[in-house]
Amino acid sequence: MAGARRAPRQVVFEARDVKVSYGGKPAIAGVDVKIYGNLVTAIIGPSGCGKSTFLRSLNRLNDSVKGFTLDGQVLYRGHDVYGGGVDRVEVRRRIGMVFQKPNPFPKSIYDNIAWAPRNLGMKSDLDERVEKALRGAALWDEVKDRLRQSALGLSGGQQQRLCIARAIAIEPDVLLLDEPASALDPIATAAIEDLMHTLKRRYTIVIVTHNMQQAARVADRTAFFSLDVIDDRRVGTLVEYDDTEVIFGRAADTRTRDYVSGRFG
Ligand SMILES: Nc1ncnc2c1ncn2[C@@H]1O[C@H](COP(=O)(O)OP(=O)(O)OP(=O)(O)O)[C@@H](O)[C@H]1O
Repeated sequence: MAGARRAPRQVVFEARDVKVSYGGKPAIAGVDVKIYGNLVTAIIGPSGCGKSTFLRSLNRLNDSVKGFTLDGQVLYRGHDVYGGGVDRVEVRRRIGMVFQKPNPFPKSIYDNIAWAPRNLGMKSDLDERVEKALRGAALWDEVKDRLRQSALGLSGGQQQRLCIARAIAIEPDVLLLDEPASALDPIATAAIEDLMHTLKRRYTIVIVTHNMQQAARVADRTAFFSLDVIDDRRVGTLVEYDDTEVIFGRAADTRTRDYVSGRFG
């Protein structure tokens, strides 16, 4: 089981009675959760229970979705992420995101990593910044001799580590990972999982995964979401949230036990 407990834990995110709807239809409701610093927190649950919806609400990535509304509060280090006057660019700078499908820009490896720092005016020592990010994503040794070649020539696993390097190049505080290894083969998946163990020393990581073994391998804390029927609608709710070893070994809720043992979902 991953990682030892650290005390005292820093609360990085606090969701308070969060409800997210699309076009007036609730996708998740009543979500109360605290996410702690320098841990890996996994979000698991059956398809459609709102894992990605919740993840994307942490850095306002749903804002551009037509009909999206959020009730309740999402606090990031005590600040209301949806409060008036919040700079969305700053939110995204501090809270980076990596998606399921590797999505490098059609540019060189170097320019992929340098893109966000350049845009944010972090132009000094760019070569060092690029190298540091690639080292941080355990990719440097594989690409150091071809930095000027297209990132599209990398393997899928390398592309995903490039996307992680791109995210950490601007030194965020948090990394949100939405099924980061589901499109990768087992070896590339293992590389990403190893990387998470290293990255959590520096970053707070929240990962959505369908793969329960993966959650058990990488996460310190695990949140299990499921679908509840509320007012005749199926809505995602947080069933149980605890240390990963509790969720997978001695969960309190029958629904959690059934899901992690493969009897449901
Ligand atoms: N952009 C959107 N517009 C409208 N409805 C959406 C949108 N995104 C998600 N939903 C709805 O919200 C609910 C939760 O979806 P979400 O993708 O968050 O679940 P998930 O648990 O991540 O699913 P999966 O495991 O299949 O990826 C679903 O009913 C989905 O149809």
